[in-house]
Amino acid sequence: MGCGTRPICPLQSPQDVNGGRQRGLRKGKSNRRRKAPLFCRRTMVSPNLNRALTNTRFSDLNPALSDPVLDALKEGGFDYCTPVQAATIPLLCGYKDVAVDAATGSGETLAFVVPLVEILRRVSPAPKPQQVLGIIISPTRELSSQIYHVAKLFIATLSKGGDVKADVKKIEEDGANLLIGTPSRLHDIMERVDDLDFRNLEVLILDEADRLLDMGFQKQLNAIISRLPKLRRTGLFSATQTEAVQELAKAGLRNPYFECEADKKPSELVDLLVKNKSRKTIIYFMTCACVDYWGVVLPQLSVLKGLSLISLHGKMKQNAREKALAKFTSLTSGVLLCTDVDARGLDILGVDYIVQYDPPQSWSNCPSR
Ligand SMILES: Nc1ncnc2c1ncn2[C@@H]1O[C@H](COP(=O)(O)OP(=O)(O)OP(=O)(O)O)[C@@H](O)[C@H]1O
Repeated sequence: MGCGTRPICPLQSPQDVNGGRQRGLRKGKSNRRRKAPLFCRRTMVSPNLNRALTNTRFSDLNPALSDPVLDALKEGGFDYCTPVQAATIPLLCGYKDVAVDAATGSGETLAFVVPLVEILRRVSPAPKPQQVLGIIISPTRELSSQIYHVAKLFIATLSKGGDVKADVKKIEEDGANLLIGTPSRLHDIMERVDDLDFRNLEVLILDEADRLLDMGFQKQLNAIISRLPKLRRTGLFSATQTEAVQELAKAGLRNPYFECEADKKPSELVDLLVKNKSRKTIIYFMTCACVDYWGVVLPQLSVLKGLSLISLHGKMKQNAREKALAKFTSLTSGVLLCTDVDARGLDILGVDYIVQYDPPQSWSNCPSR
């Protein structure tokens, strides 16, 4: 939404890219001592920050970008990635969350627009009009307009916003798969348009997160984030790393690890389930015996009364497995206890949390989402 104009054009010099500052992906908690990790979700890396453009072409990126996206990039005059783009695009396309130290001018807009467009293109079946799959939140209307103009290179059907009444009317009539705007406008729209469906949201982008907070949008951001599914990708871009940004990162990004002493794992798991009774959770265990054990123990806990618990593992008969999976899929909240079925890659709609109670038995069984 928005209606500013800032044509996208190729960079002229290194200064144009970094605006005199270095920027890159912020390191996460990777140096923290890990005790007994329950979750494994976010990846952070540091790109090479020395040059304006890397020698990585958009067509070299892995996972590969689709031809229409590459064509649009070429048409816009974009061949080589900036460091931020080279580091961020593969991560977001590969189902990872990112937190990016991003000063003005390093090409962050394409760094999140390209993966967002890629991800939206892959959604199958095609989304219904009211299904919102992507949200980009930026601090000002002007910035939202700039992002709109970049995104327009890739999405011909993207339409501009106007005043809030007109936006609401248009969204009610036509729907919206991607929303770009300020926190206030987005929050307003979420409140006013009842039909919008955020359950399948794939990507949330928080652009200029430090400014979002400086400008006092914390409350609206929290309200927006609380309505979005947990199982999504989040990109958080910020020029400075304040404590408030770290807090937002904690709330907005999926925690890579939850640490606890090994002997506290069972009680922490129960605690997590108690706190998230209304959510849909998959918990992966190492062995069928573990699944059976927890499948007997959890239903006996009065604090979990009413929670639907479903077990699924390789020693169950095929028919029983299919029934278990179908039942969990149909639930709006509940817990699936399972082993490495489908290489921990079960793709079930509406899942809020994936808990890796035990680590996967091989690296290839580490789920991408
Ligand atoms: N890979 C690239 N190759 C050539 N030019 C690029 C590339 N990526 C971005 N640019 C250009 O660099 C300029 C800055 O990019 P962009 O606006 O994405 O940066 P930004 O970090 O979002 O800046 P701002 O915070 O001001 O919006 C734009 O003119 C854009 O067209």
